[in-house]
Amino acid sequence: MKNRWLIENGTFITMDPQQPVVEGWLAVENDRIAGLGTGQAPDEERKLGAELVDGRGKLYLPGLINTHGHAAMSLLRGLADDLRLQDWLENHMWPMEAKFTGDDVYWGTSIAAAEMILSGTTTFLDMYDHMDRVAEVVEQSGLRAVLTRGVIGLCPPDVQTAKLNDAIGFAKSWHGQAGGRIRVMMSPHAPYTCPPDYIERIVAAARELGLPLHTHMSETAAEVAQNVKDYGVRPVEHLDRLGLFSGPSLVAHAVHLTDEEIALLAERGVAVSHNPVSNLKLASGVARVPELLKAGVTVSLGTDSAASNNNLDLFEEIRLAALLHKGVTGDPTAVPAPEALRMGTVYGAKSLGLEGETGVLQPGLKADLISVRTNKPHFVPATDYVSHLVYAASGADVADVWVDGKQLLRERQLLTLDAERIRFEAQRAFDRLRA
Ligand SMILES: N[C@@H](CCSC[C@H]1O[C@@H](n2cnc3c(=O)[nH]cnc32)[C@H](O)[C@@H]1O)C(=O)O
Ligand SMILES: [Zn+2]
Repeated sequence: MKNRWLIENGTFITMDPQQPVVEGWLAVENDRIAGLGTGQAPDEERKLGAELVDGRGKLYLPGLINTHGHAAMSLLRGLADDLRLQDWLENHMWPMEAKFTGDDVYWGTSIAAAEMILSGTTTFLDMYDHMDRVAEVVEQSGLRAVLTRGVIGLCPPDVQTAKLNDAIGFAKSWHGQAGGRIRVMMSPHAPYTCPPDYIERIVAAARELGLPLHTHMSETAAEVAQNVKDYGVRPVEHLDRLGLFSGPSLVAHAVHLTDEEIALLAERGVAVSHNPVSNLKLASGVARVPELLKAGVTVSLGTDSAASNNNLDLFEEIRLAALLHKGVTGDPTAVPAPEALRMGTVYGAKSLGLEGETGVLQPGLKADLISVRTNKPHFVPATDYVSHLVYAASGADVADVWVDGKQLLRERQLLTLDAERIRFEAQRAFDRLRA
C-alpha cells in the first residue's frame, strides 16, 4: 500500500526561492513530496485517498540539518564545563570515551536522537566510533544521517591501520543502508590528531570508495600555531597539500581563517559547518561567517556534541548564527534571518551532498519536514514567520516531524523511540562510566 497523506490549510516556509511561503496544501506519496500548492488541494489529490492532516495553526518547514556532532557524547553532557578545547578533550573527554562500549554509544546516540527529533532535526552528521551501533539507532529512529567513523591517529601504526580498516568496513556495510537514509563519509579527526601520512591514507581510501571527507579544522588559535610549528603551514594549506580538498569535503569549525584561506576554501568548494555555541563555550573564537558566505562558501550549522553545547537544539545555532556576527562585526545586516534559516536547512543539505534530496519543501524531494505550533505568545503577530523562526522560536515549539514521509513525532510524542527507556538506560550508562 502506498503511503499517502495530505496537509491542508498549512503555512509552508519552503526555502524554495521561487515560492518562499505557500498558504495551502502539501501532498506526500511514499517517501517524497508529491505536490505543493496554494489554497485548497485539487480534487485529484483528495481523491487519491490520502490521510488528511489539519495544518491550521502550524508552520511547516524543511527538517533542520545538523552538519557536525558526536551524538553519543550526550552521555558526557555537563561533565566538564568551562574549559579550553585541549584541556577539555585530553583530560576530560578522551579518558571517559576510552571506557565507552558499543552499548554506551548506542544509548548515548539514542538519547541524542530523541532530543534531535524533539527539536526538529531530521538529518544529522555524526563523527564517532562504534559506528555500527550509531547506524542501528538511525535505522530504529527513522532519522536521516551522514555517519563517519572519526579516527584519531595518535597511536602505533598497527592501531592506525585497524582504525582505518574499521572506517572502510563501516562504509562498505552501511553506505546507502536504512532505506537510503544513511550516507557515509571518511574522517581524519583533525590535523593535530592525525600525522600527515595517515591523513593521506584516509584521503586515498575516501577516493577509492567515492566518499566525501569530513574533519575538524582550525578550531582554535593554538591549533593553527601548532600546525605552523609542526608542518610550516596553517591547517588549510596543510590539508590542501594532503589532497583532502581535491574531492567533496566538509570541515567543522573553521574559526581561524585568513583571507587567503577563505579564498582557497571557496575555490576548492569546501563546505564549512559553523558551530557557534560550541565555539563560544570552549572560547575557541568566532568564525568569519559573513566573509565565508560572501566568498561563496557553503556554510551550514552544527551543534557539535552535547558535551560542548550543551543541547542539540539547532534552532539555537540558527538564532546565534544570526545574532553573533552582527555583534562582532558591528553590522546589523550580517547574516540576515532568511540566510540563517538557509544555513540550518538548504545549505545543510548541500554541505552533506544531499542537495536536491532534502532541505527544501518542493515536489520530488524527500518528505523531510517539521511543523511548529504558532498558537503561542511568541509567534504573535502573524507577520514575518521567518523572523519568528529565527529570532523567537526554539526546538520546544516543534510539534511534528517526518522523515522520508514517515512520522517520527506527533504532537511532541516520539513514535519510533521509547523515550523513557532511553532516558533510563542513558543514565545507567553514565553511572557505570563514572564509577
Ligand atoms: N575515539 C576515536 C575518535 C572518535 S572521533 C570523535 C572525537 O571528537 C572529539 N571531539 C568532540 N568535540 C570536539 C571538538 O570540538 N573538537 C575536536 N574534537 C572534538 C570527541 O571527544 C571524540 O574523541 C579514536 O580514538 O580514533
Ligand atoms: Zn566536533
